[in-house]
Amino acid sequence: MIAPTPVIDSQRAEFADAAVETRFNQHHIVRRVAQLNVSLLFCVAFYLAFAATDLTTLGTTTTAFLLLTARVMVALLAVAGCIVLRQRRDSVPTAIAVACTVEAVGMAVFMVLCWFQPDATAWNALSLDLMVVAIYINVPNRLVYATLIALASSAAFTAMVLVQQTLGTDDMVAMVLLLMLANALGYIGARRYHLAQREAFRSALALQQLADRDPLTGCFNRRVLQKGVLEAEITRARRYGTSLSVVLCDIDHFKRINDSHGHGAGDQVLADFAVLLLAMTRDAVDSVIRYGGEEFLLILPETELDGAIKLAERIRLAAADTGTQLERGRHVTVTASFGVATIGPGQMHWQGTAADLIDAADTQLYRAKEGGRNCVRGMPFRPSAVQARA
Ligand SMILES: Nc1nc2c(ncn2[C@@H]2O[C@H](COP(=O)(O)OP(=O)(O)OP(=O)(O)O)[C@@H](O)[C@H]2O)c(=O)[nH]1
Repeated sequence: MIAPTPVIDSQRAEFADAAVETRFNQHHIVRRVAQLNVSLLFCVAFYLAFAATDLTTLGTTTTAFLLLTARVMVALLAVAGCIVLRQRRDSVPTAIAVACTVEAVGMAVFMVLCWFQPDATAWNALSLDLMVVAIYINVPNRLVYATLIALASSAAFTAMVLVQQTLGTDDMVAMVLLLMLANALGYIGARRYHLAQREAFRSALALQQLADRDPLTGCFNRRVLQKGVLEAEITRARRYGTSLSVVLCDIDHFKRINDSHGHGAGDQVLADFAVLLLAMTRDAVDSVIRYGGEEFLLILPETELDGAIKLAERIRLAAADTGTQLERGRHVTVTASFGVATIGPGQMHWQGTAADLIDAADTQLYRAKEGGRNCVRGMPFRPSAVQARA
């Protein structure tokens, strides 16, 4: 079925549907981890380079060395983050956890550094402005977490300056305004970036739908077969020793519908038949492919011959029961014929191809048509079965 356009929650700048958001994050994980690594190494360089300011402010005192130790700890944490990312490079939760941990610990240590250098409050406030923007924009993270960490750091710094009373009222007001500006700019920039990325992903999904789906029925088109969907299922069935069935179904005497009711009515019948197929198969497990004009291929992973035949029977009865309501009160009913072929769980060493399996189902469909139509024929796949019709 053609999936509805995913909704983007504009405040959180994420997809409203968690499953789509996960898919989006997974799609970008390689680039996201690479960017995060660069940001962490930047953080290491930044923290260590600014140790020079501790020494100029505090001299070679014990406090200066303690602060240097704190800076080294943050740098080591960031390096540890890079190592974890190397080990779990495909994990979205790990990337988010690393980003949040380094940001939160880095900002907490920054507060300690500032506490011991009250004379440098103005410079530190300027640094914090830049760091806040970096948290929003330069460190890949969820916008909601980046916002929380940036706001909490800004509030903690403001509270500290109030407690230490290191700035006069004018400077204090300017500092708070600049912090608000940094947060606003960072949030707006990051939100625009997050939204633009998701809009691009949504467009790519829509294009993929257009490329992979048949517009009349919403079923997959044959391009999906060419991309190897059946080969992948055969490989999976062989590896795990499970069954795999394919069903070819063809609407009976479909030409007569076109001839007597018109092509538009024929299209409507096809669309209704496809709705039935999509509704009666397992969502996101089975694949329904429009194989030809009025011919459909069902790929049913982990389905034995009996199960596939039962499903085909259910669809056959439902199709004959339902029919299609046409304009001017006309109603047409169609029947369909089904051919089923199955690779059983004991055929792990079977060497056939996807085309062989489809040919076997086609042979069964041919038997169903020969047997009077409106019926199901099926058998376990044997390589010789393909030749049986010839
Ligand atoms: N309306 C419509 N008709 C289509 C479409 N694609 C194929 N057809 C028609 O489907 C008909 C298939 O006819 P046949 O191959 O003779 O098969 P049939 O009439 O179903 O006969 P059996 O399969 O032997 O039961 C042809 O008339 C095609 O023009 C489509 O997208 N829309």
